[in-house]
Amino acid sequence: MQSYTVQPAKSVRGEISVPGDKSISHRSIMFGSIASGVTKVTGFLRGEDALATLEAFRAMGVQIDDDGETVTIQGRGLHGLSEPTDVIDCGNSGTSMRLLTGLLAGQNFFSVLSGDKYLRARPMKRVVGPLAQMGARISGRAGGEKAPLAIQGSKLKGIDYDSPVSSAQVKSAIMLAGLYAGGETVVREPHLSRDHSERMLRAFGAHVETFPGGVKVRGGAELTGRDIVVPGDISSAAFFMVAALIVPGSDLLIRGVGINPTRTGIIDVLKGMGGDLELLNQRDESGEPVADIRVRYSKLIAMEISGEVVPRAIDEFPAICVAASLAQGTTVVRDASELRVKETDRISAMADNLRRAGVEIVETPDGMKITGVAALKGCAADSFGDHRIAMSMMVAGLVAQGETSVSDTECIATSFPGFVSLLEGVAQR
Ligand SMILES: O=C(O)C1=C[C@@H](OP(=O)(O)O)[C@@H](O)[C@H](O)C1
Ligand SMILES: C=C(OP(=O)(O)O)C(=O)O
Repeated sequence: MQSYTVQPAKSVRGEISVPGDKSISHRSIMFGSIASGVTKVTGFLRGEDALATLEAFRAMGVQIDDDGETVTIQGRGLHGLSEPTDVIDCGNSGTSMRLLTGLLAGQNFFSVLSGDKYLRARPMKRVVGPLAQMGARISGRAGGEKAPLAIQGSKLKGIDYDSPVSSAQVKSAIMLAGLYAGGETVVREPHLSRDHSERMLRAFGAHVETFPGGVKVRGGAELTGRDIVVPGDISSAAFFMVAALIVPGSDLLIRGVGINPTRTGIIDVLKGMGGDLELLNQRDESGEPVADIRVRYSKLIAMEISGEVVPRAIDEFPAICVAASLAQGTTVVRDASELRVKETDRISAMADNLRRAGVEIVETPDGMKITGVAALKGCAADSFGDHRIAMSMMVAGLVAQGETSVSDTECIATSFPGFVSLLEGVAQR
């Protein structure tokens, strides 16, 4: 297993861009594959998760070519996928597995989805349950709660589903099944989760209508292939935002980051903590807002993080925990029990690691209380096989006294290939 040792930095400076958005990359392959005509994607994230989705559609007969610049998908139309002859391996990717479950439920063939040990431990009933209400025939371990999932495609009918969780994966899985279902499919959620499926499906010509509290999809509409420019992933940029905020003397420009309002919880939180973040050169690319983000070192103060901002910052909590560890006062996180069912339990993983770095942390069922310290201690941190934990602890290492080793860092490649060299490139020593 690969580990990495981070040395403290004097400052974080320079101009960078981060790889393409993971959520948008997954969706570009899925929607391009079931559209008619060609879809060309630039800025595609060549991380393991999005590549698992790409390979899944190749296994269902879709021609997808990547010349290193552009990914070109020869769409096969709504009913043009063919039965995969082997188990589809979703690797570590919850997005691949949950969205594919929805999409495959309405096909006229059989398929099986599996993944690595982390993904096979994650909850799947949240999609299997509502899909069964639509008439889907899906079985899995623990009564359909755990992968592998076996999906016998069948005729679906629209439902009106009130989701107990604010989850874009649940919402998107039901919307994708809704494309194949008779009538209308409605999904409601407590707070708005990322809306990339809504935006992109509409751009492909699907009948998608959003309303306060939910989204409605009409089945049967043919999608049409189109060109997609994937913006930089704000979830990847988050590690650099936090790095620049906590290392004294830092000034960093991150170019071309997606700032869809359903994803900018991290900016709201860091600004709420007193962070100096500026959005420059705001523009629109393929129906998604984009900006350059300038971040300068700031003295941070604790805050309470709860409610509607939580789903808008869900993947950024490990990085937020690092910022909170250096903020003055006690940061309280609530309404974030979803963190316990990610690649690992991110509440306990960050509490464990930051305690090793000398921070006082109290875990609660749906969050944590983090009391900031003047300086972190270098320590032996554990990624627990989770990319976001690994990257967060490497960022923490930039301000620790002494060196910080992070175990099992291969997992970073799931979402952010090139992270280590990008971080080392801006860390001044
Ligand atoms: O739809 C998506 O692309 C994603 C949704 C989120 O998961 P949940 O829907 O489980 O919150 C997020 O954590 C994941 O990284 C990507
Ligand atoms: C939770 C994540 O992804 P997924 O659910 O797709 O595995 C993530 O990238 O932080």
